[in-house]
Amino acid sequence: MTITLALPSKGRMKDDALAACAKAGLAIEMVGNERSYRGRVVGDDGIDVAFLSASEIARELGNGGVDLGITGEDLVRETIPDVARRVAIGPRLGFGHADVIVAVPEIWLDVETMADLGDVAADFRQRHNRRLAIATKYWRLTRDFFSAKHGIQLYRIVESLGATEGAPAAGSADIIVDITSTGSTLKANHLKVLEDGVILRSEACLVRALTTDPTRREAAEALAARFGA
Ligand SMILES: Nc1ncnc2c1ncn2[C@@H]1O[C@H](COP(=O)(O)OP(=O)(O)OP(=O)(O)O)[C@@H](O)[C@H]1O
Ligand SMILES: O=P(O)(O)OC[C@H]1O[C@H](OP(=O)(O)OP(=O)(O)O)[C@H](O)[C@@H]1O
Repeated sequence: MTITLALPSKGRMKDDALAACAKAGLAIEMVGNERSYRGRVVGDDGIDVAFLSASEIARELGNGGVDLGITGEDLVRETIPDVARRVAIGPRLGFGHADVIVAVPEIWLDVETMADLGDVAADFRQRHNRRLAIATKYWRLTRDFFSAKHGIQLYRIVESLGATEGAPAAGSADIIVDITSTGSTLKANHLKVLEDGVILRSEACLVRALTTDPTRREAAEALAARFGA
């Protein structure tokens, strides 16, 4: 039996993920040429390495297509329904830090908290004859935060797959839920984070798919332990 470890194939997490593996004592090498998306762990035939995008890693962990993966906690929580039953998240790996936040236009001077935003959402239909529109690619995190955590039901999600911070100025949404690290994109777009508007403080994590197969589970737990799980 082999287990599969998924690592980011590109993007901001790739090099740090390989460094985290090296720190865990795993030397990863490509199988075939540099453009191949398969790898192996030197000296350990029980582990296959699959190079996927960070978001694909989250999806594959959710459907059991890979046993372990390194990816952002935000992608894992957004992509996988009933996440606690499907995967074990952690340890946190100390890179890929980003916060998923609720931001509103700076000129909304009387809106500083989620409670203020709830009041705005409630009044919105009467004032503007439509629901408050939230631009985001984080549908699940937004619904959980607004509806379940803050009891705000009167809103509409507008799917945004890029340049989300531009949506309020462009008129396609009123507010946003997106990721921020330095805050400079928010600032450039005259948006402010609500005081209690941090939905998730995300970073790269080692994530393990939960399985009922005892042999698989033991092998995956042993590998996770090398990362400090
Ligand atoms: N400044 C940032 N902007 C966006 N994501 C960031 C930032 N800093 C860290 N991250 C994290 O990086 C991850 C996304 O990485 P990346 O964009 O490489 O992956 P991806 O979504 O799979 O890529 P793609 O959209 O190109 O398929 C997320 O977990 C996110 O939290
Ligand atoms: O708080 P900041 O440091 O300004 O970073 C936040 C921005 O960075 C990311 O976009 P990026 O340009 O990396 O592209 P992506 O959305 O395709 O990942 C993210 O979507 C934000 O727009």
